[in-house]
Amino acid sequence: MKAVVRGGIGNEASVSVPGDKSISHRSLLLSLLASETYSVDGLSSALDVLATKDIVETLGVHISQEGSRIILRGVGFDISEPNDFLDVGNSGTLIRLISGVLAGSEGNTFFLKGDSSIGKRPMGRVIDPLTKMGAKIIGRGYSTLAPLGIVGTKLHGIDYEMPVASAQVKSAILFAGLNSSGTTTLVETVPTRAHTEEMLSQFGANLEVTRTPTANKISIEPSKLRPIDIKVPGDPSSAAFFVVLGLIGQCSIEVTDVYLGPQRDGFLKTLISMGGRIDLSDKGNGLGDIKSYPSELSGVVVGPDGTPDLIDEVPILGVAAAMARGRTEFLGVGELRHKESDRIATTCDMLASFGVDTGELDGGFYVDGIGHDPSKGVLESNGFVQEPRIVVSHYDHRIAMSGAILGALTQGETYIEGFESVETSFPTFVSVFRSCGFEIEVR
Ligand SMILES: O=C(O)C1=C[C@@H](OP(=O)(O)O)[C@@H](O)[C@H](O)C1
Ligand SMILES: C=C(OP(=O)(O)O)C(=O)O
Repeated sequence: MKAVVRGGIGNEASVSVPGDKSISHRSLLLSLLASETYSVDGLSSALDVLATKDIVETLGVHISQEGSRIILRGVGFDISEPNDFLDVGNSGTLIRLISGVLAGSEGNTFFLKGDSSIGKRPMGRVIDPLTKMGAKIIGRGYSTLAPLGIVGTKLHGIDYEMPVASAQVKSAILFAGLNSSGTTTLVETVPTRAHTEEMLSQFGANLEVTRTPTANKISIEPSKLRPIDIKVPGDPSSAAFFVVLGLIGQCSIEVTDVYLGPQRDGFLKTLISMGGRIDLSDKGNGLGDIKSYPSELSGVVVGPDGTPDLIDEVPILGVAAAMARGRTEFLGVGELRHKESDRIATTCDMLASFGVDTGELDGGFYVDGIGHDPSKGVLESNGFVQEPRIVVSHYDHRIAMSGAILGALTQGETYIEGFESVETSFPTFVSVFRSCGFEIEVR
């Protein structure tokens, strides 16, 4: 499927985005661990999250809908063995987190598969620590790649220092640790999003987090969970597209009710350091509204520290960098090579299809911005490649949406191939885009 975006002026808008994808996945997976009933309000309807919902239902969880809430009757590790492959679709978060849950399901065997992108993403990072806990997992490529086969067995706790900064790996180990004998302790020297620790604590798990300036130490023991009702806040990774549109376009944009907690706000800090005018109104509990205003941005160096806090937002930050004055360097973002596409290469390609000067660096890339002055019309001033520009998304949702945002501010038409990938994380993208006054047609 292809999207055709026509450059324009847009209008001021106040928009909302789907529920946070990371929190939505975890809200569903917790029903495999907890044995009581709880509700989840505002779950994302992204395809990745629907894959998680389908899988937990297949594994025995009963789910019903009540208005904007779903009610889950948890199975407390009493999982039904499925009679077919479990299909994770395009979701790295799902395949890695659920491996930690299923590894300890004694007597049951599971097969996990996904799409062609999942088949290329590294799975050794979860298989290795889970195997140290006693798990029996195999995969293609000497057990480094999906599809995966998991024979559920008794697990034991381990002490583990994370070799890679990954919330997905951390979460798989914590979920496994909840159902293992003894204590599981892991150390992360680079902090990553803490949704799993926070949600397990809220569910009453016996979990302790010790933070020092150099590392976070997290210990978990087998515990019975006491579910609470969950309200999913708006996804900052989806909000980022419209925050950037407000900064580089000609009209301010507000995104309401977004999760603003630590480890997810790196893109806001970066945009502010580039000179972006952004108002944050804190509504408490890590929730707030973000309003961005047309701004003259300057190039900065992003990373190498703190990159997990903005890792999913790098493609759209690349778009902001394309409009900024001077060079922006993204350093220490080598993890982007292991996402839905090699996002160092595909972000550079997406920008290059507009004529932006960009290139790869060791573990990163640079963007030479055009120095756009927002008081002048964007369309006239950006001097990008003449229409039609063709953006190849590689079926990577974040590349497709980043291309649409840059296309909105560029004279004439931009074609984005593989636009259906947007459903992976942001099924309402097209309607939100239109409500900001821009033209997009999906064929
Ligand atoms: O735990 C999560 O929900 C996620 C963690 C990140 O991946 P890594 O853990 O591989 O860095 C992020 O890129 C992904 O979109 C969601
Ligand atoms: C990397 C992402 O997700 P996942 O790892 O779950 O596929 C993403 O949403 O950008």
